[in-house]
Amino acid sequence: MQVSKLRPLCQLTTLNNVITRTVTSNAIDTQLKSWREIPGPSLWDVIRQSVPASGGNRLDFTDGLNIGLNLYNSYGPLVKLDAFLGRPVMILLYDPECCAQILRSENWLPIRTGFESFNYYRRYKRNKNNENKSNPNIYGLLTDHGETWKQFRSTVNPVLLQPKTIKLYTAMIDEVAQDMVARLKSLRGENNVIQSDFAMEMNLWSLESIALVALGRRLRCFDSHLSSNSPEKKLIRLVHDIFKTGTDLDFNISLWRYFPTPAYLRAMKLYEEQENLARYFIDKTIEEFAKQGKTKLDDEKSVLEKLLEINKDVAVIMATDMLLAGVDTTSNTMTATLFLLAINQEKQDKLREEIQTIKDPSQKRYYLRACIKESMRMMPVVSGNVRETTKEYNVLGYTIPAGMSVSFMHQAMSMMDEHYPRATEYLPERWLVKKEDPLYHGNAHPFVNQPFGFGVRSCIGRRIAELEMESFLGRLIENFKVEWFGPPLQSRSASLNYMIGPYNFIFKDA
Ligand code: HEM
Repeated sequence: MQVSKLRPLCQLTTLNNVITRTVTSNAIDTQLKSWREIPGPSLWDVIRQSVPASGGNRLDFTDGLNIGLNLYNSYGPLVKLDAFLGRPVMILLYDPECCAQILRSENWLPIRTGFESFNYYRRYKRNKNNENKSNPNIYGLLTDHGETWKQFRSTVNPVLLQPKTIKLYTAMIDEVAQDMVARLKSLRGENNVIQSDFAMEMNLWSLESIALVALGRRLRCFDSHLSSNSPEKKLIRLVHDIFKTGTDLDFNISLWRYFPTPAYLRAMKLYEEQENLARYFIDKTIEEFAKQGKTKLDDEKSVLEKLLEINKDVAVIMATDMLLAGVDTTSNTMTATLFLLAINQEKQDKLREEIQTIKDPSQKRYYLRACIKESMRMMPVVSGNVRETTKEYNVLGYTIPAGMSVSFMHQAMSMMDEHYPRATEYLPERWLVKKEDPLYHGNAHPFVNQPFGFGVRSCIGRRIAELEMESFLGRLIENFKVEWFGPPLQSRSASLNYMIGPYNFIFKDA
């Protein structure tokens, strides 16, 4: 495959970049090809193959992994996808060393594209209806770039990445996990299958968990007596609607970039309502803090208390970002992990054995962690990281100019045997075995698998997500023997990899 032939060129660039980081020398430029010549399907190919009437093998553009692997097999480690209806040209990269080169070089003020409609709301709409007189120059982590992003990130990093602060949530997050297990028990029918919408149930668990951190309170998502007009129910509905509308606008073909479509108008309203509700809940929590009237030591302060000490606008914007980024990510990862454990019963038994030996969720359970890591390798919720280049690169013989969207194809690379032996097998052991073992995960290039992203822009919710998922998976496997029937779980790729039904889980008592 082209990878091995072209890698030396990429490495040559790495050496050059020690000095300039971009390729400017004419001698090298004359040998390089333009990015326009990068191989890839033409727009016509894409349209033709996505239309059923065209006959032949229809490509399913929602099947991210297969499409990613097919493109690699057809065109090699560097692929160009043409621009289409407001979506820019996208360069797909499958060579881990070249991924490392760009990601490391872009690690000063990295630009990550995406969340376009949300970005538009925060930049151009939010300030027009700014009844709360909030600081209009705070845009948050998901949508901002440059110096203002850096300032916000450095302000919130010490709060959200501090292990001591996150540890404070261990018991509360575990309580949510136990409540969810009790709920699932009550939702089982005679055949031990969950009778309600499983995806929605998983979202309720993840929303209840992240709300604890973002809003400082239980939302009572599991409470069937909660009135449908209550602010809690409204927020639950909003988070759900935002995912749907936001994905339609940002990922699917939509004309909102040219004129205000009904979906665009709906999305702007949803974003505004979500921010107002986050502010409402945070105000209620502030009132409760005031009633308690306790002075706490720094070590005892929650994430929200620490963010409020910075200022309320930072707390509100960070809360809305957490509610957006922290629901579908953890819920889909949990669904994928449960599926992989259900079809690999011997791994599930081994995990249960560990959980029965180490009951305390605050203790390290290595096999449990490995089960989640292995599921994020095979069925990650984010299939690849993205950067918009801020400089010119020489990659595998082509120049990639500044301002180009490059997608690092982590999921596709992670499913190749050349990086992870027996890549299609669910083997949590690969994360635990010693160096001498051929399965040892450290034999793979570190930029093959990056489920939480890279560098200063990597996931700020990682520690919270890990705590939530470890706690919930532990309680699930302690209580249930999870089985699966019928065809494998399907996923649909959009802004995230969504696990889609039917969810053929059987939850027997363990
Ligand atoms: C399984 C769970 C999760 C996965 C796999 C995940 C993955 C990611 C990835 C890949 C990125 C982009 C990193 C990059 O561009 O280098 C990201 C960014 C982000 N994530 Fe997560 N995430 C998860 C859960 C969460 C949770 C629970 C929160 C809530 C606190 C969260 C908040 C964020 C935020 C705010 C960003 C933007 C950071 C920035 O640009 O500075 N994520 N996440």
